[in-house]
Amino acid sequence: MVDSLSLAKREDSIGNAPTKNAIFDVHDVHKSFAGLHALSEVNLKVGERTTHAIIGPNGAGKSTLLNVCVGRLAPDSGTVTFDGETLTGKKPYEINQAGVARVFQTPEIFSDLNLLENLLMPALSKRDGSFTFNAFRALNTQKDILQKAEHALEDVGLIEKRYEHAGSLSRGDKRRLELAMCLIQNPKLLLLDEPTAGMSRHDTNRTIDLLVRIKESGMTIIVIEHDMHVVFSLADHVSVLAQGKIIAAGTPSEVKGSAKVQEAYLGGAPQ
Ligand SMILES: Nc1ncnc2c1ncn2[C@@H]1O[C@H](COP(=O)(O)OP(=O)(O)OP(=O)(O)O)[C@@H](O)[C@H]1O
Repeated sequence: MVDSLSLAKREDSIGNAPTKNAIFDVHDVHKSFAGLHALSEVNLKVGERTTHAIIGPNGAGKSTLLNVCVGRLAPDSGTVTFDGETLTGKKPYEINQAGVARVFQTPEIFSDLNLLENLLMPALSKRDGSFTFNAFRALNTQKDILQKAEHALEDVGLIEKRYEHAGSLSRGDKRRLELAMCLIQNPKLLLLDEPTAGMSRHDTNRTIDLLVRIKESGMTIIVIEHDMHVVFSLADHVSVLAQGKIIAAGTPSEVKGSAKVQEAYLGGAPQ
């Protein structure tokens, strides 16, 4: 795992203390489904090179918020900006090209391909969202791309399995593979939807270790998570959603001690 490409310290961060400027800004976002207010007046600022957790009880609006952030859902009103660029109204692949990568709860991998081949898909992806299948160009860049793919697999601890079919991996390994598919794109912002859901404690701890290394590389991370052990291990800042509203925000300890948050988890309505 020496000097691997994807988890190498970001060049612009070497020698500098991490900055806390907001790089991701959700401003006054509303989203309804047939009269149900899934998101109301949601405001969120995420500091550059920080890890921001979004927690909340079932049905709070967490997935809706993530889908709005990655362009899968259009908000009824409000804006999402990243690194000075308005993401609202852009297609998911355009948001991806802006430097935002996401890992959803159900891994989106190519089950019939081996792990290296899975990594080649995002690596060969062109800037217009299509794929490079030009054989001559692929030959020229093949060595470099293969090296990057191997580094990304090394980063997530899957290098030994590089020739195995992705479909045969355990659930935890499939999610690590999807993470590698994100890392090979060298994103500036990583969005994770319950990265440890359904994992054993052992796999959860391995994933936490990996995410801590990704965080230390200087990447900005937004993570939706139910497991407070994961939140406490990773997050610098936590926002709590309940019934579509942010009801509390602060450090993990501040949020854990909030009476409002405890009430929301026990079924009380937000104020
Ligand atoms: N496509 C949709 N059509 C209608 N209602 C929806 C749709 N998507 C979400 N909802 C509703 O919006 C609310 C918020 O749902 P959402 O999935 O965002 O919550 P969540 O916090 O991610 O929940 P969970 O933790 O259970 O995944 C819920 O009441 C849900 O039923």
